[in-house]
Amino acid sequence: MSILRAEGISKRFGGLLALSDIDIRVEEGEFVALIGPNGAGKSTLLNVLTGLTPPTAGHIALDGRDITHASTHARVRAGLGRTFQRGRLFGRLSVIENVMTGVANRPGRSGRELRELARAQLARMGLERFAEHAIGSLSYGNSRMVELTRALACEPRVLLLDEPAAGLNSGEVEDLMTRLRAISTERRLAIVLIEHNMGMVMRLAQRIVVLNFGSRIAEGTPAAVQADPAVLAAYLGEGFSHAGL
Ligand SMILES: Nc1ncnc2c1ncn2[C@@H]1O[C@H](COP(=O)(O)OP(=O)(O)OP(=O)(O)O)[C@@H](O)[C@H]1O
Repeated sequence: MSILRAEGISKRFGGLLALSDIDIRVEEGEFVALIGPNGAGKSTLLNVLTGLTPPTAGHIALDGRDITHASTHARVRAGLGRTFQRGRLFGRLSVIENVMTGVANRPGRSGRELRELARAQLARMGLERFAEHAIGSLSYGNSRMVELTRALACEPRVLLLDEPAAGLNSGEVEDLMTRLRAISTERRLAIVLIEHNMGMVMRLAQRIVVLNFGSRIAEGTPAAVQADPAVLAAYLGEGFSHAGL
């Protein structure tokens, strides 16, 4: 049984069909990338999966349980974590306090326990030295890593990442890739990655799902997707060299 399964997902914004009858499934511990040209519907699909945007049609199941109408908080508690395209850390809180807001999704813990758990999460990501720092004092790359740490602090079973490499330098991208690989293996965590950095996608993903104008136009291994004429045509439409496929 797939850990995450969405079937027949459609989303209409007024006259625009942003998603059209999308099926997607993710297995436990699997690394799936969701790619497609700008405006293809990737973020909308993530928003539907996490409950930020209600679908016009379709069903979503997490570990066999229907979550189509569950609140975003209920989905987080059920094991669905995410990061956002533009980071959403609490600017007035310290690094550790931000991570504590993730740990706090686990009920029945004292403030002290939450702090210890958050510190352990930061240590796991090599960020412990920043624990008491203000969010605003971090480099952009480190603040994105804190956002990832906070998402992991919820102990998700499926992690949805919206362009985690955007704005990172090449060293930071390498570091992020190493960590994501380790996290997915160690925790048997399923990851769905939206990313425009095709080098990263091709190196990390076991399976790639390609959207274009709200429809799924291809799905398969990185090698199969790279050679798929429909994928090449979709990217050629917006500039082949930009896509980097
Ligand atoms: N809240 C909204 N209201 C109206 N239209 C929207 C809304 N959110 C997204 N759209 C439209 O839906 C389509 C899909 O957008 P979406 O952001 O999901 O694409 P994307 O594949 O994530 O693009 P990008 O790679 O540029 O982030 C676009 O045409 C977009 O303008």
